[in-house]
Amino acid sequence: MTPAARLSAAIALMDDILAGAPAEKVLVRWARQSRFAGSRDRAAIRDIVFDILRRRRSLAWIGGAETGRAMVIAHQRGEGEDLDTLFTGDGYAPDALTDAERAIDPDRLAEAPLDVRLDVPAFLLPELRRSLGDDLEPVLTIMQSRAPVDLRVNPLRGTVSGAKVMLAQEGIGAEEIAAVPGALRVLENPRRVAGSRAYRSGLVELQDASSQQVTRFARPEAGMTVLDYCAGGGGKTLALAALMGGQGRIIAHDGNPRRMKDLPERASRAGAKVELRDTASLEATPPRCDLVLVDAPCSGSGAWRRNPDGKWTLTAKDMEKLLVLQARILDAACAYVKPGGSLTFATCSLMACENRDQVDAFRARHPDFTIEDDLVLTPKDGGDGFYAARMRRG
Ligand SMILES: C[S@@+](CC[C@H](N)C(=O)[O-])C[C@H]1O[C@@H](n2cnc3c(N)ncnc32)[C@H](O)[C@@H]1O
Repeated sequence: MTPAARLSAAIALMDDILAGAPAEKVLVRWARQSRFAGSRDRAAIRDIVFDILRRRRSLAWIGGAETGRAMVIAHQRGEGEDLDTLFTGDGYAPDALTDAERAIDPDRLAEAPLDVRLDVPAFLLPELRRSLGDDLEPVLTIMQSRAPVDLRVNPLRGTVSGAKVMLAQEGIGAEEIAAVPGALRVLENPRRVAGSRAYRSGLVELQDASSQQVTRFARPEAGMTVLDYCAGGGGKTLALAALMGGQGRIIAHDGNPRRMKDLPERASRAGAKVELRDTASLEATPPRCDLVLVDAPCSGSGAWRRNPDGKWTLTAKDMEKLLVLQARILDAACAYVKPGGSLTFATCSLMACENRDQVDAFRARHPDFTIEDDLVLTPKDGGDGFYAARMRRG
């Protein structure tokens, strides 16, 4: 595909997404229907669509309309492209620019309100301001760009230096992240990771550096009985297993057990032993755990760079429901912490209402838990935004 034909595709895809279709579904369907598109075309179009979604409000403001065409023009203008050579109307290229479109100027954004300039839903701005304080603008500005691709080296399968060598043999350049032992940031060819030998053999997992920090923060140790209460796909379950050196008992649970369907295969690739339990089985024979991790469902605001669609689909009603659900999950999960054991509550949220406020309210309901430490990570630290609080049961 020519660069201009890619823009035509991005315009059509953005129109579908703006009409309410989930971005991931729209992209997958388009790839299936567009046999003429090679993997580079698909990747380039995906990048344009996701770049635009991260900046949906500011690009609509610059472009003067919330349409695929206006937003693609605004995006390409910001990239410094010569638009008249791309918008020609020839072949598969988008129609030629009108005079008004030619006059689109990224400097228009200076007149926009703060929530538009920072690309956040207006209803969340007060809570984000309360939570981030002076970091509001720097953090949300970082959120307008792509996230890095990070890996976790699995010590059950090899070493960091061995992983770097194996990745480099397939042209994947990666460097260690100083603040997070065992974490690598991919600097070259991130799209090759999923098909690489290092990944397929379980030596590396795709996992954001902040997620890795949260798992370490929970302080798992060899020989412990550990419950990952909201295990989902098991990213943190496997990280816990690795930090325990494969020694101890790891139980993975999720309110929606289907979320864990790939976990047995992932665990066997990683050389980890994980016991899967649904809620009924957990309640019937409750484990007494040294450590319970609650990686709670949340707004996902700390991971908006990876999932920009989530930023625009979240509603005030969703937020209310999430706060109730997080409290309910904490109340249920804490029953499995044995006296002297620890409970780590984590979210990939930037908002205090889902984080410290949630923990304070939990402690008011459960005075036998005390806060040992908490951790606040924002994209200024390099990875996703995350919060974690480690509590001890008296
Ligand atoms: C943030 S995700 C977990 C991500 C996962 N820990 C990882 O590292 O890949 C939150 C998970 O909580 C689960 N969940 C939702 N309601 C729940 C409940 N009442 N009890 C336990 N898990 C629940 C969701 O199905 C989802 O998989």
